[in-house]
Amino acid sequence: MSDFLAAERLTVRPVRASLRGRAVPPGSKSITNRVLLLAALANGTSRITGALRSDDTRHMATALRAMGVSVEETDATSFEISGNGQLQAPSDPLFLGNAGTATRFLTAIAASVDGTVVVDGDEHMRKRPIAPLVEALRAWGVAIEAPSGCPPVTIRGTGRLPAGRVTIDGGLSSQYVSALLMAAPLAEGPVDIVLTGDQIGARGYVDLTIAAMEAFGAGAEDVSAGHWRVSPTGYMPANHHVEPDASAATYLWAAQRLTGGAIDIGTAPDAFTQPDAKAHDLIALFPRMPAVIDGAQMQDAVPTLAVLAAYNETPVRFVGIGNLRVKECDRIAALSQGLNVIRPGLAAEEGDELVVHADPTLRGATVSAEIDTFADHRIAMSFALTGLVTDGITILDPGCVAKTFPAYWDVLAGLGVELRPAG
Ligand SMILES: O=C(O)C1=C[C@@H](OP(=O)(O)O)[C@@H](O)[C@H](O)C1
Ligand SMILES: C=C(OP(=O)(O)O)C(=O)O
Repeated sequence: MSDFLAAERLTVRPVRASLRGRAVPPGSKSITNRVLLLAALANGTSRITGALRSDDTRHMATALRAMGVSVEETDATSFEISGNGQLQAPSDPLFLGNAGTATRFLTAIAASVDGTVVVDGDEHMRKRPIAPLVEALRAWGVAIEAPSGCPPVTIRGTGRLPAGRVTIDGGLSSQYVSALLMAAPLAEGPVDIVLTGDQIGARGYVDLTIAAMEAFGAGAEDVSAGHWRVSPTGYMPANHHVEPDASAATYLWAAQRLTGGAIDIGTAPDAFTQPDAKAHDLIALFPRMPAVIDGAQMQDAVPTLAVLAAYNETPVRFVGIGNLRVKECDRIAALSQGLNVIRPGLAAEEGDELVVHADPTLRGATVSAEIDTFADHRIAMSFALTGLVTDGITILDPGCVAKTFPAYWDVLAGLGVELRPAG
């Protein structure tokens, strides 16, 4: 582990010159955890390249191994996965840390296992709601319990998923919808998946799910808005290259813009298929970002945008971000708290919206701010940006970036950023 990940705190020193150079984000977390799972459900061997290796993908890989799948790490960004088309019941609960993708996706897939599967996570995951997915699976005929409405979830599968119609409320998390879609090709007949409300977190993640299903020989037909029909095809093995992580890219785009530099991330903004790539155009508007930003379709980029907004010429109100309260931490509260530690009055929570009162005089100022990251990688990575232009910013628990971007601090250091670890 690098000194940066092991440190208790990390002070980010202001840059003396604009950040310039090449810095490539790791593979996409969302795509890696989808294709690892779908490869594991296929009968045969699949090879994944360009993959993310981080806490979240380690939890997925470990869980798949516990269910009888061979998952080999053939190099730093590649996996070779061999399965026989049927997951086995694990002997112990699956521990998935705070990986939302792994937890939600495996909860639905566990219904295809013949035997009992317990899906569990760390103390943060045990506060993240999963009841809508549990209720949808129960209505689909699955014996499933999650007494607290959050993990742990116990699934008593029979190895059979019936054909039918499943309704799901995706307002709190699109991952519930993705989870059901990925389970549906394993059913005994066609499955209709229908949204109960018109709301869905970021619809772009459902598109990523369907693209991953297609890459492994399945698919989902769009019957109408919020209604998909999935045929019982199962999955085929495939070789798949994972594109870089768009959420990780937002920190590099923002660092470039904030310091007036030029960072080559190796992928054009419009070449990403992930929803957070939409944040690029907003970041490019800095320091004249708009007065209102709707974060609903780029939720994981909101911490990046909110921190950047602190240096904007005019205030920015973030709307459509209600479900940030049930991410790795309550991100609306964490962003407001961190910004107010930097300068009192810099941000305010208004219901489920966040107002960032821009203060361009922060650039070049000296403050004394210890940022509580609440074990949330995105809070750590976004607040690190403030340290590039404001003196006196210290990030607590910098190791939490290992959830999705373990090399984050090394990447910043590689661009010439001075980081001082302590503790
Ligand atoms: O499907 C995915 O890969 C993801 C969906 C989003 O979560 P929600 O659907 O819970 O909003 C996003 O925040 C998460 O990081 C990854
Ligand atoms: C919300 C996130 O992750 P997940 O839901 O996959 O844990 C994230 O990576 O910002």
